[in-house]
Amino acid sequence: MYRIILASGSPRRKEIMNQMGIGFETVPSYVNEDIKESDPSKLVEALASVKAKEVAGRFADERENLIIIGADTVVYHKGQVLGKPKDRDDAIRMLNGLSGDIHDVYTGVAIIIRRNKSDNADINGEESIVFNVRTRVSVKLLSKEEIEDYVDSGEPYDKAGAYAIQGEFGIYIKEIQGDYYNVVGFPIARIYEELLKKGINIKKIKKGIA
Ligand SMILES: Cc1cn([C@H]2C[C@H](O)[C@@H](COP(=O)(O)OP(=O)(O)OP(=O)(O)O)O2)c(=O)[nH]c1=O
Repeated sequence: MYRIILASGSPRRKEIMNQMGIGFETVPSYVNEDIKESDPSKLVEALASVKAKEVAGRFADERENLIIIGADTVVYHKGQVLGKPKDRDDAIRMLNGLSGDIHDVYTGVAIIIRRNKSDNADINGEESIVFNVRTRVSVKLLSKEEIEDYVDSGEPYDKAGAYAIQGEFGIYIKEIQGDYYNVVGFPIARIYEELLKKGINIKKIKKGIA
């Protein structure tokens, strides 16, 4: 019997969980995403971990078994980590860089599994799983007009790398290698697999509590 807490305010992550028919609750984390780390895989794992831990702390007195999931996504191109654009110019700069080239999207995931004593005295305690998934994305060569029109759609602002593959930017994607959902910010197939290895089938968790 587990209750899943998605430690995220991202509408995309919520949508992916819903789409897969998994029952969960969302509790957005309010952590400062300012970690100095140039390796994108380490960065997203560190950020996902602080998000999951911060939310887990708010459930310290909870008596039910919990699965708390945090995630973080960045775009990595030519040695540069791209987060969310600060403003219009920043979005244009990011998209100019990604135009006509291949980049990587990294999503880090941190899952805290908290088993309650009352459920099974032998396995109570806390366990965590942390990993990252990379998807390679190829973007077509974009004209100045295509970039400016796209930025003016407003879509880039809350997205790592200033684009949404699931949105209007989809028309400019030539190819991807890897998990599509990882680009959208939530590598659900790997999350499912990792929890299965721990004996938990999240597909069976339907309405918050299974
Ligand atoms: C590359 C790409 C990113 N994104 C989004 C996914 C993430 O929501 C966002 C990266 O920001 P994140 O900091 O990973 O997440 P967030 O701030 O939106 O939510 P939270 O920290 O509460 O979980 O970029 C897309 O939606 N589509 C894309 O194609």
